[in-house]
Amino acid sequence: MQIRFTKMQGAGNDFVVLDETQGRLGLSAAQYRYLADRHFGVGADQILSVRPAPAAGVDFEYVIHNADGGEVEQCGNGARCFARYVHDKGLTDKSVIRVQTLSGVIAPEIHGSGRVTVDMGAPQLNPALVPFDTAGLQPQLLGSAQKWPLALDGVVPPATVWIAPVSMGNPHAVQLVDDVEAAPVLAWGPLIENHARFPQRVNAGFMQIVGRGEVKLRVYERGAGETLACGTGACAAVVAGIGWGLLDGKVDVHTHGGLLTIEWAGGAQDRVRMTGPAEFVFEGQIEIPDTL
Ligand SMILES: N[C@@H](CCC[C@H](N)C(=O)O)C(=O)O
Repeated sequence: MQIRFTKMQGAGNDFVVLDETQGRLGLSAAQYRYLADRHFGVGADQILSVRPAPAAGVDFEYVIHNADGGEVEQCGNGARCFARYVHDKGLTDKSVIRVQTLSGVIAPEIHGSGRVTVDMGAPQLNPALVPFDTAGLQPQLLGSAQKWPLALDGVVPPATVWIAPVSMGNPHAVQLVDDVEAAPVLAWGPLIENHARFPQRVNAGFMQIVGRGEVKLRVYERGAGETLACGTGACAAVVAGIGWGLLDGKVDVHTHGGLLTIEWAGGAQDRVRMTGPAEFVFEGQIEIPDTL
């Protein structure tokens, strides 16, 4: 099957964007994996499919597949690229776009500068709803929020990390580190991602506090490995840091791929706002094996 695609990136988190507004392509998990493959396909952390509004009150549906082919609930950097895509391709003339995702409605707003702010909704801090299994665990209190011990099997010497489980529609485990560049992201990331206490797997965030309005962050993403930036990971990290009393309500998050700014007023119902770049890279056409 021949398909046309657009390659985009937001703070270096890269995407293949597919226009399904005129009909579904009907790709299999293996075909999504093929597109994401950096050697045989186009190469991407996630595949974003743009679909027509499924109901009144929203403008589009936005479907996300990780590089491993699995469909997931949310993608923050992708949401900004999605918004630029539908705007710049003339699929809408709105600058605030309401988008249905698997985890609810989000609302990206495109600025004249090309940067995009996304209302990402309220975070979910109830561990059971992240979901994170706390059975038999004793949390510690830091500021007004808990942190939970997570024993990492197979690490020598044995390691326990202290995490905040946070859902931004998708699950995150945020931990504090002294030096993000020295943090064992590639060694511990897969162990946290696949930990038995996270039944839906998890995105593993490693956050270094620089000041009350500035952090450095690396994220080992579920289904994609370490990426240059993770938008929902940045939201989750700032929510955790504010809960722990370490951060103020507006925080610059430095990632390997660029800067994201996250705002949260700190209440359970308060919505998280994320601002960052969204860029076109190239357009193309690819033959995907039908047999996959
Ligand atoms: N890169 C994303 C997150 C994509 C989904 C994530 N890997 C998951 O499995 O939940 C972002 O910018 O938020």
